Amino acid sequence: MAEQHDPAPRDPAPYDALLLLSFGGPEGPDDVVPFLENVTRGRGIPKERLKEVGRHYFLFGGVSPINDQNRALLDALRKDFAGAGLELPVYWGNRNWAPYLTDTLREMVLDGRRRVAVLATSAYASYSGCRQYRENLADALAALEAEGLPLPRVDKLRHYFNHPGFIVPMVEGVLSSLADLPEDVRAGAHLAFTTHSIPEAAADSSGPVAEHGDGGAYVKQHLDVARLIVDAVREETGIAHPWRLVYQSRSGAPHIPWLEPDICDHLEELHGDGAPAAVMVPIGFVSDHMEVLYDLDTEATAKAAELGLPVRRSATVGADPRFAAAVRDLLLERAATERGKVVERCALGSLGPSHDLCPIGCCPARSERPAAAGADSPYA
Ligand SMILES: CC1=C(CCC(=O)O)c2cc3nc(cc4[nH]c(cc5[nH]c(cc1n2)c(C)c5CCC(=O)O)c(CCC(=O)O)c4C)C(CCC(=O)O)=C3C
Ligand SMILES: [Fe+2]
Repeated sequence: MAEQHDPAPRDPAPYDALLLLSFGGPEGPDDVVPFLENVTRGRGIPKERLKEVGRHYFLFGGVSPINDQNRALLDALRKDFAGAGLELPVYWGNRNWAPYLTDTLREMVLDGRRRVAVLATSAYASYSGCRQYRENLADALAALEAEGLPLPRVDKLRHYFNHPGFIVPMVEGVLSSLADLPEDVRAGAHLAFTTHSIPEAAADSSGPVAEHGDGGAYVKQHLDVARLIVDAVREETGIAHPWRLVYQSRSGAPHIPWLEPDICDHLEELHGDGAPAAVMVPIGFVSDHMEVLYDLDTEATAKAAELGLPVRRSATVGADPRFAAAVRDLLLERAATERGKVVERCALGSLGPSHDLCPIGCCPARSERPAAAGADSPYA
């Protein structure tokens, strides 16, 4: 699919590597507490919430599925690149668990890589989904600098929430979840699009303020994705399913407002309103990691069972080959742009392709810290 939109030659220059940058997760029971400490350092998360989230991981043997999912995505990317005749090494580093970003970036520099394209496993704007990853890149560069190593230039590939390689596999997932519902409730099923709740203040200031103004980019981008999926499903089935964007995985102190409603409250409301069934569509996530496995497949699914509401949860893109091809498309697009070429930028929906370089003030942090790969980067 991506190929049709990619008029650029298969030339990755100036890039000499791709870095898959992800969240990381524990790989056994002993990792859980130190992992949670890494994630929440300085973030003001209540102790009770941490205990609760720790319990989610222990329910699954202390293993987050996210690392294996990233290994599968790495394989898919390497296969895709090889199939397209694109010779570019692919590395993997995480924010919160091994392989740590700083270690990977050091390895890359020692391998001679100097110009790195970065794909974050987060498709949307927001502090947590974008700037925080850029802060981690700056921290990693600072660490290498302190070691006297040459610094690579790192460019973060643009947000891909509206790239067909992200949307089309999710449309397919929704269609198969609908098909999996009992026939008598299928046509009336609601689509509950879910994403990570974030503080309202973070949502309001997400994305380039000049472009999005009040409300911010985070919610707008998700609404656009939901509409694209609803429209594509209608085209396929002839049914305009009722839908709503809802939230999950709320954290933080209770007195601070976060995006609502929560998926569980939403299911209750749907049931109260007489909805016959629902499909939960986790558009906010790139793979079936712990938020999907616990908050949707465990907690929300139990809630629906208690209500007697038939539900299904549709697939995330994971290591879908079309997503891997989309990453290649984004990389070649950015490479051509860096070479001074004008290229077609593939994007569906009403928002258009996202920016390459986050402008100053994009997705501001509570306390200012250096962030790489944006207009405010202290690095080249
Ligand atoms: C927007 C967003 C994404 C999507 C973008 C992206 O993918 O990056 C995301 C992804 C993820 N979040 C994850 C795990 C956690 N997130 C936490 C905490 C928080 N997330 C937040 C936001 C997001 N999070 C926020 C605003 C907090 C509050 C603390 C803070 O302001 O920083 C906590 C602490 C405990 C808790 O409070 O829940 C944990 C353990 C995992 C790994 C799952 C696995 O192991 O499989 C993944 C992929
Ligand atoms: Fe999170």
